[in-house]
Amino acid sequence: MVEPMEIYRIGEIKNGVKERQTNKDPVTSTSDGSRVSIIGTGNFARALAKRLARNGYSVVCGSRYPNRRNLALYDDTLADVRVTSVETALHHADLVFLALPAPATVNTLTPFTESTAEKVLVDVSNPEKKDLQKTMSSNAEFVASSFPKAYVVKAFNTMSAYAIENDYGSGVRTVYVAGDDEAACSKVRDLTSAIGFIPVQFGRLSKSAELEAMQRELFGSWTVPLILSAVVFTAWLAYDIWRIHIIGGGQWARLPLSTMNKVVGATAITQLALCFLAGGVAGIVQIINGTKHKRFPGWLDRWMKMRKELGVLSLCLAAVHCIMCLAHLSPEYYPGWYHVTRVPLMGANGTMVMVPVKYEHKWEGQSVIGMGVVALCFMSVVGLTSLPEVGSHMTFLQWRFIQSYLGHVTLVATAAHVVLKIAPKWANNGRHLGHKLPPGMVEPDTTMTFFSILLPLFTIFLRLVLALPPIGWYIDKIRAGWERNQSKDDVQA
Ligand SMILES: NC(=O)C1=CN([C@@H]2O[C@H](COP(=O)(O)OP(=O)(O)OC[C@H]3O[C@@H](n4cnc5c(N)ncnc54)[C@H](OP(=O)(O)O)[C@@H]3O)[C@@H](O)[C@H]2O)C=CC1
Ligand SMILES: [Fe+3]
Repeated sequence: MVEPMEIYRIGEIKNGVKERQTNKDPVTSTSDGSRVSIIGTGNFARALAKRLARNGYSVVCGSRYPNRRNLALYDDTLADVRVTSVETALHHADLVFLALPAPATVNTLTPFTESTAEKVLVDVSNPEKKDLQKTMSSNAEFVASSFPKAYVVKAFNTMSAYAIENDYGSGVRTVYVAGDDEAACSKVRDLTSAIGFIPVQFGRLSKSAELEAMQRELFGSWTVPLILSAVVFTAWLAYDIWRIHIIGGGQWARLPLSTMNKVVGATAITQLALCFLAGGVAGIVQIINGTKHKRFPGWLDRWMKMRKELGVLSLCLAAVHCIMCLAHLSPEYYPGWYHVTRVPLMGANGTMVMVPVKYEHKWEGQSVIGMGVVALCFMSVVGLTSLPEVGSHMTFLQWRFIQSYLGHVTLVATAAHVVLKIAPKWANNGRHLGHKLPPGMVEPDTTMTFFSILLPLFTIFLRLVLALPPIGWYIDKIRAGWERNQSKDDVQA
């Protein structure tokens, strides 16, 4: 943390008192690390200026129209921040943030190219693709090529102005830094830590393209899992509408809750199975390769990397399924789950009649609901620990135990919840349709619920095969570093 220092003011009236004006020359260049300049006076510039000022930095904002900008109007903290011309701001500090729209960055600085020499220019921009120069993959590289005497660093672009202004110890605190000059990057990293964020060196300036691209994708790593969810959901919905409402003549009034609830549940379990199937497929690939030191094919690599998103989406869908179930849990919708109890009621002619009512759950209902609750609890623990904010507080052993072992238990519990739901129907074998099939004949189960359980059951089977000896021993050996095609020379070496 930088020591609080004497603050320069420009003589605004604050709390009715004219502030002291500095007699120091504001245009004198300095290597003082507590001076920072920001070019721009917009949302980002104001948020960063506020944070820097709160931490005792002497901040100057460079504007095209310094006389028309009064930052104190936005926030009292900004009363300590002077607005000057761009050139004056460039002279104020060695560390200069470029909080300008990407297309305006180079044009704004070009008239003052000489003043950028030896300065650390921090590009925070998030350009649209159309704003990028044809020959450049990032705005930061364009700035670096335009001002070769400056040290250009890419940083802070993955943080919102809101987070910079309002973060008091929670939320996204990581600031990625990319640049070619280590001393310049180190300066930016030091300042980042001093104002309460966690700097992470992302690589050289060429990695700016990745940092900028991150901000162009609305959902980032969630895009493919979200599309997959939508596709799976649509497929199950189309199948159930066709089977229940179009072919089966089911009531359309039951579509929004009853049918939709089953579809949401089926999508949740499919996503969960896809999440754990990736590890099983990776195991098979490692057995085929005979080593763990070979890169997975691209599709499997991407699949493995989206497991967290698949799991969290599955958890969200499972929670929705649970709420929908509770919303219409009644003998009308789940007749097979309730005992028939006869209760006496006074008839119209004054005589008592025994009326059959259903209000107590049979074991079928109890076990399906109970197992569903267990599965949802486990899934919540696995889903929550997959979030970096939670997982980073755990040891690797704890994290692996929950993600891998408890994760698989969750899949088994979820599958058991579904099997318990459909098993009584199999046991009845046709009786639910009002007829008994001849011995040996099995009523084919064509429900979506039945089809949705096949992938989870296959995933569990695959994981069991890969875990049990001798295949389990073989995989453990590979994962411990053993290689099938290791030559004797390699071993000796
Ligand atoms: N807002 C955010 O949450 C984040 C923004 N960023 C990046 O920070 C940069 C600034 O964003 P933000 O502060 O939101 O933008 P604003 O539009 O709010 O502010 C941009 C500032 O740049 C100055 N400027 C100089 N030349 C021009 C020009 N030709 N057109 C418009 N403005 C110009 C203006 O100051 P003046 O008029 O005083 O000269 C203006 O206030 C952008 O590159 C953005 O991608 C990055 C992460 C988060
Ligand atoms: Fe269910």
